[in-house]
Amino acid sequence: MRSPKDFFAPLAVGAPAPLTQVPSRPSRVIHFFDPSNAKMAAKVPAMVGTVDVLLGNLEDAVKADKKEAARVGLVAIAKATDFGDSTQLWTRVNSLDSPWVLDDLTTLVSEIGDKLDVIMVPKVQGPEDIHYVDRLLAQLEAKAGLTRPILVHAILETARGVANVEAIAGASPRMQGLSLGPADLAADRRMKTTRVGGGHPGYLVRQDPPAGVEDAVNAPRATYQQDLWHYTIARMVDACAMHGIFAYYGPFGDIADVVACEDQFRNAFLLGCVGTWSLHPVQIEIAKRVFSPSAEDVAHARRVVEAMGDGTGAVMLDGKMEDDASLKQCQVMLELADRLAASDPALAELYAVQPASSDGSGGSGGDEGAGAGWVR
Ligand SMILES: CC(C)(COP(=O)(O)OP(=O)(O)OC[C@H]1O[C@@H](n2cnc3c(N)ncnc32)[C@H](O)[C@@H]1OP(=O)(O)O)[C@@H](O)C(=O)NCCC(=O)NCCSC(=O)C[C@H](O)C(=O)O
Ligand SMILES: [Mg+2]
Repeated sequence: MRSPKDFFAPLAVGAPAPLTQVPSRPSRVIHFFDPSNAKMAAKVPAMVGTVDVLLGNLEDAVKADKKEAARVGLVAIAKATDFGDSTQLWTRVNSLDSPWVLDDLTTLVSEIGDKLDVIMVPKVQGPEDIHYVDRLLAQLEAKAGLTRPILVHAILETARGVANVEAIAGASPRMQGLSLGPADLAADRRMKTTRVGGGHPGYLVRQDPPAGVEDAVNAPRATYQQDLWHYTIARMVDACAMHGIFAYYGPFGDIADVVACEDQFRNAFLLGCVGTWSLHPVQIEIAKRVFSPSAEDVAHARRVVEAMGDGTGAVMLDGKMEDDASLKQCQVMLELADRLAASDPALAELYAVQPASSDGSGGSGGDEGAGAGWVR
């Protein structure tokens, strides 16, 4: 373990100084594209401004005989595209034990290091994987004369990675965030789902047998599908919050089931994730909508802030107790809303509501819908 005194020192002579805080640019939707797929790649320039992150994927889902084409394609796209202020460029490199990753890192940092915001590293097992990437990136950045450090994002997709999640999150000042990789993780854990994320009809709880009924065990009983990913996402969120980095859901492979996709994204949002991956254009709007607070939540949060005055004590609002702690919850919502509104004019417009009165009348609480007492 590095001494805390050395933690923010560059790991190579001439490398840019590490950041002491992770930039909190919007990253509700990390849109994956395959740079070796000409049709998909051709769509990328037009997607700038419509997604928070465009991610050139070099790992799984890119055929082995297309790995070099994908790398070369990403370099060409990055050089030819102006990503502006509202869209970041990320990449997912091949896994650290693969024959491609060294060329991925050396090529991308030297050719387009000035354009790359974040490198996603798959199948991270422990802090040692991050330490390796950290030093190598510092050397490559120094060689390329970069002035801004490239950040690192780890995917949790092995049991060992999950067991080491806190150490991974805190392994380097480059750490930007963590994503869930449910497909690889399911395989590594020997889970018995063959789906890419999402629920499973067999993972459920069942209502008790009804009383006083013959053959009660076989009587009709309600069942409730449970979330296979709750434990991992919650652990990931805690590890990220502890280290001041960001948590993301990952892929939802059932592209056609946009309703279940939205449910999975919303669960992650409610648990503390700031964004998710989109694999297909149809998932982009879902992700942007779900990972942006609703106008109702923002309006409610503003009412609580106003009602709480100096921020201490307890008040009643719409029959509910609000105090210092619920104020902090509301501040989380408002900070996110402000951050998103700063780069998304539609959200700025949506959130531009003020309390109609300061006596608590009008409006409604939290998730109960917008109140009539809220005016522009
Ligand atoms: C999933 C797909 C293979 C589906 O592609 P396709 O069959 O072409 O879908 P459509 O016909 O519906 O496409 C309609 C048009 O949209 C374009 N398209 C499709 N996907 C994208 C995209 N991601 N970005 C931009 N444009 C896209 C098509 O070209 C069609 O265009 P047109 O014909 O002109 O109308 C495909 O969507 C896909 O490959 N998506 C990315 C998959 C991916 O990145 N997978 C890796 C991440 S998930 C993972 O790795 C698991 C994880 O690590 C874990 O362990 O859990
Ligand atoms: Mg994976």
